[in-house]
Amino acid sequence: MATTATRPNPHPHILVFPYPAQGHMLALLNLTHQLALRGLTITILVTPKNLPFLSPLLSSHPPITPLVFPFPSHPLIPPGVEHVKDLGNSGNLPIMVALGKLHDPLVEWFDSHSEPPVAIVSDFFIGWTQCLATRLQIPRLTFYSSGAFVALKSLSEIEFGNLPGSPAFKQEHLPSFWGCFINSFEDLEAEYVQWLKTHVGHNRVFSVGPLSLIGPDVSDRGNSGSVSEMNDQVLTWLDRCPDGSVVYVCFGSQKLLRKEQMEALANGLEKSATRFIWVVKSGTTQQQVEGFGVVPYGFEQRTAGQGLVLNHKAVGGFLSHCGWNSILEGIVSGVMILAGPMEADQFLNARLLVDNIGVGVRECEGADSVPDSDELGRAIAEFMTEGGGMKAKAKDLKEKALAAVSHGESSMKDLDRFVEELGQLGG
Ligand SMILES: O=c1ccn([C@@H]2O[C@H](COP(=O)(O)OP(=O)(O)O[C@H]3O[C@H](CO)[C@@H](O)[C@H](O)[C@H]3O)[C@@H](O)[C@H]2O)c(=O)[nH]1
Repeated sequence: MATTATRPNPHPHILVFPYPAQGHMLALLNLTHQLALRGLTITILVTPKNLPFLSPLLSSHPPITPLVFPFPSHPLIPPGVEHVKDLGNSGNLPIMVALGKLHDPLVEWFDSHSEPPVAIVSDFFIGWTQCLATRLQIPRLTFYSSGAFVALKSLSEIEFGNLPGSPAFKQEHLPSFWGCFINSFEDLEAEYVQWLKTHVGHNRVFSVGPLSLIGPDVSDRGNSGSVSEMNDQVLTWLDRCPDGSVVYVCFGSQKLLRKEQMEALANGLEKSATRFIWVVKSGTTQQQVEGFGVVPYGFEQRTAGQGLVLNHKAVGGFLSHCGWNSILEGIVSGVMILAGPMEADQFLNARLLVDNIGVGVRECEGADSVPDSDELGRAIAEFMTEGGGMKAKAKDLKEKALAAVSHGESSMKDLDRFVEELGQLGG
């Protein structure tokens, strides 16, 4: 009897849909680069203001097709704003809702395409693409710009905020949950990844990080033609500092610290008598204190290597809000982390680093907490002079992170495994 087996397709077409926030988008673009290297045909959906973020990817892979839809209007989003960085984290909900209006234009686009995508890879903040994929009868892969912990939580219940009545479902009650990517690596979260696979009932959980190491644009100081004057100044200053003597301070791309928090932090840094680099989001009070002082948020962005400063041998510690990208960048630089989680997944991330792995200490926590500057000063000074155990663990974890993305190792294997599974879909 003749069988009609689907022939594996070596270049399956996928639609990638990133969420427009710093901590989400860059990681998914790095993943897209890896998928393009493995021969997938890729369409990537953005709105006009976010198109420039694709430049490094598109110049590395001219066959990738950008699909540009106008940003749908929303009463809480000023015209011309299409990215969370321009609104702060209160902008997340309106942006998610606005993007939901792309559902119908996307269905039309799929219907009119001669060879439409056979799968959608979309950020976990764009939950409605699960419904879209179900309607189109293709799989959707969720991209978690965070670790397995967060994926576990969000898979336990999935909300569709922009559908009438904002329904929430248990993952196992949803059709066509096919798989997910997490920006993590085996040695960091092996047990949680295993748990996740057991929870979803299959192996299509792909740990493909740290994605900051495997993007299209890994420039270093050797090709720093476009490095801004600010970067040059910072790096020149770092070159003059003793090894491991500088603490790098950054609270991510979304959170604006309040005036009292800024003051407590500035005083604490001053009292610690430790050299520091403090990245602040513009719009906040900038205080120049001892050390190199403050630099505007985004000063690193013009250099593709996001860990440029963290990787400098003068930097020994990282005072961080524990956003997932920040801690991964800290890990791959082998620095110890002084944890100040404020919101979202940051408490879980801090627990992983401090309690499970032992590469950090907890300093303060909570979105509104104002640290005591004397205590903070003492904590920073002690943390930076910490020798032995924690430092060695941080170096060890760095080696494991670098190994995960080496040829044939765990994250690379998971990328290959995904492409193989996708090829089986045909189309
Ligand atoms: O001057 C700077 C300073 C930092 N960065 C980069 O900005 C990113 C910040 O990302 P992250 O550390 O994840 O923080 P948030 O921007 O706050 O990220 C949001 O998204 C993350 C991923 O889902 C969550 O883990 C966080 O809790 C959430 O706040 C990192 O890649 C930094 O290298 C720059 O590009 N320029």
